[in-house]
Amino acid sequence: MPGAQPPAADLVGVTKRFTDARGNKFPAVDDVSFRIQPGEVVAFLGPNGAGKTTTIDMLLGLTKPDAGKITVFGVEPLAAARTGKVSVVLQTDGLLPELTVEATVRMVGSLHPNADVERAIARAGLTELRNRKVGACSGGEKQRLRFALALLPNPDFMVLDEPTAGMDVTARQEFWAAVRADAQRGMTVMFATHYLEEADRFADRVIMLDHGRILADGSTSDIRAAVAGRTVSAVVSAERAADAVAAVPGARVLETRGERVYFAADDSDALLRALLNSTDATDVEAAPRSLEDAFVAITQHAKEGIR
Ligand SMILES: Nc1ncnc2c1ncn2[C@@H]1O[C@H](COP(=O)(O)OP(=O)(O)OP(=O)(O)O)[C@@H](O)[C@H]1O
Repeated sequence: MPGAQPPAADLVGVTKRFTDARGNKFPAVDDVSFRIQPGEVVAFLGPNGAGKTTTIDMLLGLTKPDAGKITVFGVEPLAAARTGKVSVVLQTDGLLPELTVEATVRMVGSLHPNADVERAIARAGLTELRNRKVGACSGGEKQRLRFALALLPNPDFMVLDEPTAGMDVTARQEFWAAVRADAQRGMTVMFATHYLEEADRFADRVIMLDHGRILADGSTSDIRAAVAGRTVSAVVSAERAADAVAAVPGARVLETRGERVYFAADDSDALLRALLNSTDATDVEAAPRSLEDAFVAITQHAKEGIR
């Protein structure tokens, strides 16, 4: 469409390889493609080592992919970062403890030609804290300060790498309230997180990553629906569990914790019937799947696919 706005981020077949401790090359990011439209709030969800930070680094132009192509608002990532169209909140420190919150924002603001210091302070919810020394700020408050600094170039796209790691629930909620308010004004947001609950509450869309590959990409409700149903578990011997699984198409054992065996099944009712009628299983339970279960189920499927 002529005149249509380019995507905030467009990744096509992006691969980045590193060398591990044994000297073998491995793909930290493996043929990843996705597109983020302006105004979307996207959670990038995955366990340690999934490839989230590596992808973000490439999106910001800090490293280059070995294969594939990335554009940010239709231009090279580095060009987008240089013009302040994309901005980032990282976890790492680098704040000066002796400066006040306001002085910090003013100092960094002086580096950006069109920075609006007052607006960044207000947008990050720091008005009440402006005279506090950085050294006296809590982890959550410091992170809001980093958010204010990232707002100074007035970006259209904000990337946050595990911005709430180590924060308590209240700090996390305050942080997200500030980000959310900005997203509602049309800013595109992508954040990496380990927390499913955070992805569920604050994102419109979740991209699940593991071992450098995308496992799922959709709205949080889509992802739940993709693994809809219930998790079935029972106290049962491994042998009888195998019998029940063999009798129900699409059923399998997920894991065993102590005496309890956890099952996945396309038809959980059929599995419950098989367990109750044909085995000596006790304490049979069927619980609705949480997003956490969805993640476990999706990563499990992926592992089986690889094997
Ligand atoms: N510079 C590097 N050299 C070698 N290996 C690297 C390098 N950077 C990252 N890796 C490896 O690449 C993989 C992906 O790492 P990455 O930091 O992108 O994961 P992540 O999803 O951000 O994890 P976390 O949640 O722990 O931050 C990991 O196995 C990591 O050890």
